Amino acid sequence: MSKEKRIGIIGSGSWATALAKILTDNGQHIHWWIRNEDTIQHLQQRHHNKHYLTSVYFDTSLLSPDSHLASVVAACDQLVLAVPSAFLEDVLQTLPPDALQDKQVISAIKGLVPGRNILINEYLEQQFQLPDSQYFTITGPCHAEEVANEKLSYLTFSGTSQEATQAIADRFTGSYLQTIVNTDLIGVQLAAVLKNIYALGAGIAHGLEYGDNFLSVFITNCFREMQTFLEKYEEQQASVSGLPPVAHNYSASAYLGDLLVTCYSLHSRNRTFGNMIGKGYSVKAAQLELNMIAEGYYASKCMYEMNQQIGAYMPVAQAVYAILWQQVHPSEAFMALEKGFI
Ligand SMILES: NC(=O)C1=CN([C@@H]2O[C@H](COP(=O)(O)OP(=O)(O)OC[C@H]3O[C@@H](n4cnc5c(N)ncnc54)[C@H](O)[C@@H]3O)[C@@H](O)[C@H]2O)C=CC1
Ligand SMILES: O=C(CO)COP(=O)(O)O
Repeated sequence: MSKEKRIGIIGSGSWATALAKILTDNGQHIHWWIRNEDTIQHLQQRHHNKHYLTSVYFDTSLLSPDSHLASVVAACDQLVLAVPSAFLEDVLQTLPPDALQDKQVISAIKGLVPGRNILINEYLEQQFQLPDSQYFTITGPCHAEEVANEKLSYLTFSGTSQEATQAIADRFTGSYLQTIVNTDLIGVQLAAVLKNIYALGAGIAHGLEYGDNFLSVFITNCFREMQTFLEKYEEQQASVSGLPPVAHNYSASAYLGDLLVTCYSLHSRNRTFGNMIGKGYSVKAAQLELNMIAEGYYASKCMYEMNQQIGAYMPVAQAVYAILWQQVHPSEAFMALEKGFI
């Protein structure tokens, strides 16, 4: 029998903590990169993360927490990336270019790399020569808070090989956690980036006091916009590779399901952030109040810039970008949107 791969989690926010719970509930030992020594000390003494998902208690005999990233990376065969996209470069920059050689990297990040406007696998390939065959993703629909409460949830695992991806998913499958496996590595990542922008928009709509009737039309149009972008994106990729465009299963949970849960759930950071913007908070004030990361804020800028090359018609993403980054008033931007919905 082959030896079980040693797994590590990089990050200690809500999602990293939820993933650590899932793995340790399955009896798996994890190496865990946690930025702050005092968070580690608290975890060891009091058995929980003092900042995020504080109700989750760990069997600390299953944890090797460490604030030295290089030691965690060296100790593991599989690494789960669970830091917000905005901090990824900062966090990984201390590692030498060959640090990920022979590792499987599993990204739980729902974002593009800000400034570079590229997917996480593209960044890892550029910086660490990580081939896509060693890259996997975890997408939703799933909120950390419901994992903390052991509410039945589904995670989608994607990778270039169904078999290797299934082996990773199996580590996470448990009594309250079902897993779905596919080979749609690129589509699920882009869908996750877009749904954060749309959930932020749904929050803005709520803050502006639009009702449920509007919201359902808003989400329907976001779903269509997501497909428009992905189709254009695939056409462009196909024109470069000479291969036929990849088709995506938009009704899969990682697409429609994650869009729905993030737009509707009160757990959503993006929806909460947008709600504050709709109510008139400045971006700075909303960030301070949220005290967590709303990826849609960064994604709206990345996607706006990325779409300069793709050229997809994206009125909703464009409106969210204009509100957050160009100081367009939310009610003005939404009034313009109202007219174009089908
Ligand atoms: N929370 C959730 O339910 C889910 C989150 N995700 C994704 O997981 C990723 C991580 O998000 P969350 O855990 O929700 O974030 P969070 O807002 O809960 O945690 C933020 C994390 O960033 C760290 N941080 C803050 N400033 C930093 C800095 N300057 N450098 C490095 N780290 C810094 C904090 O210590 C903390 O660990 C995101 O891409 C998110 O989209 C995906 C699925 C579900
Ligand atoms: O990705 C998520 C749910 O699947 C989390 O969304 P938020 O970051 O908006 O909380």
